[in-house]
Amino acid sequence: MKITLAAVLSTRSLPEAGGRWFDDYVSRIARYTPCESQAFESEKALLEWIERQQGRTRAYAILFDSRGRQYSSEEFAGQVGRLRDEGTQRVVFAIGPADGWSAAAKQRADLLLSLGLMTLPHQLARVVVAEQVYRAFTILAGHPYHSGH
Ligand SMILES: C[S@@+](CC[C@H](N)C(=O)[O-])C[C@H]1O[C@@H](n2cnc3c(N)ncnc32)[C@H](O)[C@@H]1O
Repeated sequence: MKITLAAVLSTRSLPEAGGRWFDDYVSRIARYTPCESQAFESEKALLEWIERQQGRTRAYAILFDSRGRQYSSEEFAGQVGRLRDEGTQRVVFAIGPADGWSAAAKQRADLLLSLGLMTLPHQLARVVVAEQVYRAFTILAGHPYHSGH
């Protein structure tokens, strides 16, 4: 299962888009499964790219939205584990545009997921998503990184 941590943000914002923390979690996730980060200038470019990722299975798109479903880290890990065990080839975790997702993007999402009811800046949301994906793999592996508190 290949993981893509995607974000809709201008390339001008890239240098501060999570920085060292984000890069560190991408490397940590890659110990468990192939992981890459991708930035898109527009939501349209992201959605078109997702459609081009069709392989044996359709790319599974998890779009982050403060009004989406809320999972505990264990529930999130369970979802990631199910996708892995079902043989899903690519899972895309995407942070959206500054003015939120369009109706078309919400329609395409396989899952709209909230990190909490408060709105985070996209740089911070990106780091939190990367950390939670890493945490999910440690939970699935029984690694002591996650104590549950
Ligand atoms: C700065 S936020 C945009 C917020 C948007 N203006 C609004 O009020 O909904 C940029 C992106 O960060 C992500 N984001 C921010 N806070 C979030 C949260 N609490 N849960 C999930 N995603 C969040 C979303 O993907 C959002 O599209």
